[in-house]
Amino acid sequence: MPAVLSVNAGSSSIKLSLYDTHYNDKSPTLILESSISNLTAPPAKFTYTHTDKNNTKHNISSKELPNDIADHSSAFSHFLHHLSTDPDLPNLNITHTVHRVVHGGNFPTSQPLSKSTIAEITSLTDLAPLHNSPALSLVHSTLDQLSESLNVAYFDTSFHATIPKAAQTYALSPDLAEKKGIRRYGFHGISYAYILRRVASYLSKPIDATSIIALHLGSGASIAAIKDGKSIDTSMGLTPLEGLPGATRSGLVDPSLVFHYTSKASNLSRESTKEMHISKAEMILNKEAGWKSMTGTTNFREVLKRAAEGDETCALAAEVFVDRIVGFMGSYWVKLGGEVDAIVFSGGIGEKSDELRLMVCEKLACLGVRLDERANRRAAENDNAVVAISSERVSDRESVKVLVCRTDEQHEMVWECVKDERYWKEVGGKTVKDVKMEEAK
Ligand SMILES: Nc1ncnc2c1ncn2[C@@H]1O[C@H](COP(=O)(O)OP(=O)(O)O)[C@@H](O)[C@H]1O
Ligand SMILES: CC(=O)OP(=O)(O)O
Ligand SMILES: [Mg+2]
Repeated sequence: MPAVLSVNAGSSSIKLSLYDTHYNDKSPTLILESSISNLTAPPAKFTYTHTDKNNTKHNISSKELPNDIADHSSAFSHFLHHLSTDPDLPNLNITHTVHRVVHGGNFPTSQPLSKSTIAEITSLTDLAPLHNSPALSLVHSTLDQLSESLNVAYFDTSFHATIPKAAQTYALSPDLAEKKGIRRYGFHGISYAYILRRVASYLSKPIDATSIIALHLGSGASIAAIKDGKSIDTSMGLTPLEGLPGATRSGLVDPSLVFHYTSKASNLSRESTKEMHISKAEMILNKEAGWKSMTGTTNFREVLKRAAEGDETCALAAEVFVDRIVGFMGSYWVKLGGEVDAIVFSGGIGEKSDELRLMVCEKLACLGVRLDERANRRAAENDNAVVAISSERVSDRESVKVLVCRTDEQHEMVWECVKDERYWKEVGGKTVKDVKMEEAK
């Protein structure tokens, strides 16, 4: 069976989806989903679930992995072994593997992976220290272990190429910034593309007439202002550190803070490798900050639970998150001139935490935001990709729609791949796959 494998390397997890599909397929069929989480805090957790033609899940397995599976590449090998010995999937032929690569620099669209594109992505590793290196390790594993497959990289950054110059630019020397590629790139773009597509369809509007403020709130959290289908600003910048705090990330701080926090700020961190050079300061702000550093846990559900039980530090961590979120909401509301079709929550926290959505929306009442508290509490029970949680009955002013969208980066990459003639057609007797496989060797 020909299939496309979609690989999403997060900072501490891998999410994988396998689709039965072909060129120009209008509805790729999901065959299975798998995930390996907790990679940075072993034991890692492995899930593997088949999906049938009616979209019903079965053969669900979930287990803890041995402690020696503590990096992306060993976790991926574990998945591939499971897949190759799956009795329900004999004669599987993975024709394409699509990879989420967080930092794509100036790449405007997806790229087939060859020696030169891999080298270019490797050169961006320092700008996404938690992400590009793990993603590249999976690219190399795929080249080794799925050697017949065409590898294509999809970038979080591409969606944000439309951000106007002023919002892209830091107030620094333009010559130096240009030379070193220092500008605001923005991330979570694959997720925002999926959210935009689903929300436009839900609202029955063309994508290029849909304007939303979308919140992707997971271990890494960001917000995007999307005007008429195009990103006009987002909270992450040169790297995924800027903007909102996250599980282990500080988010926006005064740039000189690190020199007061530690005298060793500019030293190279012990985690630096041949491929990645990360300073002590970057390590602290990326890996030893966020709610893990405030509360001891990376799990935001636990932060909220302890806050409800009276833990003041957890309550403060949640309030800091809400404070930064509403700051961006106000800014983006103005940037969109108040023309907002919907506010959309997504990502692990945005999709699953009705408490967080309520805390944020209470602070947005001045914008006309009113939640339907029952719909908000029950959103997770609904299987639809988009669920409305705003009140329909607002008498005093026009209400703003508030939606929850179950984002799916793996699906978005496959959706883009099957439409892209470059990856399926022959030119001069060779497919791009033949050419790239020769080059990648
Ligand atoms: N019910 C919940 N309430 C609050 N937070 C939750 C809940 N379920 C999951 N989360 C949070 O979602 C995060 C994972 O989000 P996700 O978008 O899947 O992460 P990643 O950034 O790793 O892709 C976890 O760190 C956890 O804190
Ligand atoms: C860009 C980013 O932070 O991604 P994730 O949320 O998957 O860690
Ligand atoms: Mg993610």
